[in-house]
Amino acid sequence: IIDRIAYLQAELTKYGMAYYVKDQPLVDDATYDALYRELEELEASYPQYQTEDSPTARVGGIILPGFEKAIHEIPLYSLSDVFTKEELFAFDQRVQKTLGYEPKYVCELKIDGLSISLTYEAGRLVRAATRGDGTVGENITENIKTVQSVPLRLPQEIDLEVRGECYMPKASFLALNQKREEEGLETFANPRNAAAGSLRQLDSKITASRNLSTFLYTLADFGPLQVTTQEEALVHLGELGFRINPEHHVCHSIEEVWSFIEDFHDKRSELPYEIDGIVVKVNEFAAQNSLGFTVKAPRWATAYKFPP
Ligand SMILES: COc1nc2nc(N)nc(N)c2nc1C
Repeated sequence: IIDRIAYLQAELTKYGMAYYVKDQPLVDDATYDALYRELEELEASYPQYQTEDSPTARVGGIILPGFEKAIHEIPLYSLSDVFTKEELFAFDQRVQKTLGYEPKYVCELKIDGLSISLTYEAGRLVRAATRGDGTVGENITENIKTVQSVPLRLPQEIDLEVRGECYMPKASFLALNQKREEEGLETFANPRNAAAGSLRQLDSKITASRNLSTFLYTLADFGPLQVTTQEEALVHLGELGFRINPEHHVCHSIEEVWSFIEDFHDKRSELPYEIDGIVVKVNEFAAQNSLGFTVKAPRWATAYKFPP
């Protein structure tokens, strides 16, 4: 029995990863559902074999009295904003002035969701927290465990802290608001508010029903990983099983950054999620270190914001 339970837990985790993280299903829904029901029945009959990172743990069920505070050992900083091409080029001039050369930049989409920080110990998710004021957030671990694209266990037993965005896809947002209207409930103004409302639920079953997803983009504490650029960090995050937004691009000049921005200005209405800008980062971590931070934001990154 335990072999069958362990086999089902591993298989369903693999199928879940393929479906929710890589967006490439390995089996059809009927096959997945049948195996999932078998595992549910076996774990119900043999609860001693239920594990906290079993695929059946994603349904939630904890109702918290409130959220504990979560202290960020490594503070979550915010980004400076630029709104015009001129401001973007001025950002590049400041960077070049400090570095003495034109660095490579990496461009990433700025997802309109909620910042989250995920902490893993020996490869297991031990804490998920909201950004809060950057130093103190809310512990939302039980809710984040119901977000299917968040790995409960990493392929390596390492300590790691990663950061990214939790968001609600446009399609889920429209379906949720339609349902709420039918139920005479107040609708959400936009997917970002819907995601925030869904993550701040004290009943994790409600969070589990909201079809939230994630894109991770920052290795806060690298642990044993050897990475020297942001581009490598994104690739590594993907290899560790995190969902990475595919629209990241290394640019060799600020002109190339600008054409990436123009490109997405038009494309963004076709994306299945909302973005409010493009984040531009100096790619090399060594260069990031020599640029450092202002009081609250990195000097080596900026967010080009699209007009609302
Ligand atoms: C380096 O710091 C950051 N990087 C980011 N990258 C992306 N793609 N989106 C963000 N919202 C973001 N926010 C911050 C503070």
